[in-house]
Amino acid sequence: MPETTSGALIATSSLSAGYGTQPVVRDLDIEVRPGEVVALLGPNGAGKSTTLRVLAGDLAPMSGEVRWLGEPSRAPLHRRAREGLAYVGERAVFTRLDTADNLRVGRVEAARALELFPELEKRLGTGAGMLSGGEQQMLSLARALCREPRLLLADELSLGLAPLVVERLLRAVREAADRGLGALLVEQHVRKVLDIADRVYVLRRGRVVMTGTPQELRGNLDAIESSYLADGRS
Ligand SMILES: Nc1ncnc2c1ncn2[C@@H]1O[C@H](COP(=O)(O)OP(=O)(O)OP(=O)(O)O)[C@@H](O)[C@H]1O
Repeated sequence: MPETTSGALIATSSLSAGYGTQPVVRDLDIEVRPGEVVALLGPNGAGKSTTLRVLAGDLAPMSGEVRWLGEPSRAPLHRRAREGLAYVGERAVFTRLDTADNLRVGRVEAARALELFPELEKRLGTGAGMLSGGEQQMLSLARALCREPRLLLADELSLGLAPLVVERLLRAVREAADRGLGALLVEQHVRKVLDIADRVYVLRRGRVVMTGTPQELRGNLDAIESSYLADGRS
């Protein structure tokens, strides 16, 4: 598998990005290596989704560089997707198709998806729009993981879901990482994601303000969580 000299699947150096002329993220140096789960935390408006979009190739950098599989890259999302990047946004399912057809369209065998999430078996014939939020996210994650990507970028997988479902989704990501996947997760469930993450970046007002392992950051958990209540832009 091609990787950067540092072993990263994806890495940024001095990356700035945003909309119009103003960067909303600045001077980002972040990376994700095979086999690791990395959490990207921070308050609303801190620039987490923007960061994922640039890494995915969905938004061009304003300055700095994204290295994907060892090479500087400006490839768009569809090309990175062909090369093993999976990007899961909020409720990424086709609501008018049933669960089985969502898998078919994603070119995923139902049997493989059911190995990952047996909960979906009784829902194969159900329209994805009728699934619970948790089932929809199991479906999106199954579509992403069953294609065996090298890198998963997931934006708020667990938004609005019950704690047990959140744990279920995060455990599936952890198990895939134990088999070699690199994952970057934007998560509001700070404590739950720290239970499965290898490393963490905390963004505030578009910059990385804290980084380390979950063990290193545990002492700052209250500060991280209370920063979520503050306006990240002000
Ligand atoms: N398409 C867009 N056009 C213009 N500004 C945008 C766009 N998307 C996001 N922004 C702005 O960029 C800033 C960062 O937003 P972003 O969504 O990256 O933050 P976030 O940390 O993911 O926050 P949230 O948790 O609220 O999604 C915000 O000020 C937001 O209003």
